[in-house]
Amino acid sequence: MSALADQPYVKMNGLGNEIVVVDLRDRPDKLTADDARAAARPEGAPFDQLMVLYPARTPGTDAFVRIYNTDGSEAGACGNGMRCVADIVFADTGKTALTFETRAGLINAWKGAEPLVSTVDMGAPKFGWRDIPLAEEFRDTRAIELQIGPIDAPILHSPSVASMGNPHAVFWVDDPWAYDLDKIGPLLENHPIFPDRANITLAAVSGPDHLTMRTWERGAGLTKACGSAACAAAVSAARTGRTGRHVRVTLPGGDLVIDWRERDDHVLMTGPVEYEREGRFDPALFAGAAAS
Ligand SMILES: N[C@H](CCC[C@H](N)C(=O)O)C(=O)O
Repeated sequence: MSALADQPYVKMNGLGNEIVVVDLRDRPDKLTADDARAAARPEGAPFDQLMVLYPARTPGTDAFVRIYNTDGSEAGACGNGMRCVADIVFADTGKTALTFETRAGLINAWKGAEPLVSTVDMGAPKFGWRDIPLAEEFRDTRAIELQIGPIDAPILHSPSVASMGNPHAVFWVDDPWAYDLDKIGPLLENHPIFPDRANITLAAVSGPDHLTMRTWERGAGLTKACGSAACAAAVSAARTGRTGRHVRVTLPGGDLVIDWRERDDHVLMTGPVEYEREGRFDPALFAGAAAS
């Protein structure tokens, strides 16, 4: 029987990034990739990311969190989803600061000054080619040799690449809306230079401390917002001299504020969350999943 059968869930969003949260903190069950794919079906609870809360594994942490994309793959990081999960745990513990454990490490979150706003510490970015990872050595990941389109007139080229716990490529453009990201995105996501695939962002510098961007997410496709991509774009903008270390990032779903802290290199992301509805997964959804 699937861990999700008849399991309650909360449907939320972070800037329109569709997040479903399932709380298994007091259950022994474990979710499979098949469960996640079944849950993403239209008759389930469609999401961009499914966030699953498990009991804490490490002393001093509040929960262990696993993050699934719609194709059942797991993401090391999801900034918008972490704010949603944090808001739920703020409400049930009364705490204003939390530490979560994810596959990419520990993530701290703080309640913001306004209701339904919070800050997540996404940790330090990684820029080494092995960390991202890339399939071959690049000494300078501020702009790597990668292009699509005709050799002498590429449509997109020379992205900055970074890991925020998940792999990101950021292409600098004048207008992120001027491209068919739904067509280009899958090609770049699966490009052989990215052995673990990658989240693909088109970003424009809109002001000295302002970026505008759109993202094709690995394993999930076009989304209204991708928090970790906003962090990747912000650190890439700062390290290429395009902006300072504190920026506002406008995504299709709204704005995030990103701070790349000098003191410890950590990236802090501040933004809103919204509750949409509560529901319960229909056991019939998982009949096929359990059999496969
Ligand atoms: N929506 C997310 C990230 C999803 C990550 C994902 N698509 C992957 O790396 O596999 C965010 O707010 O950070």
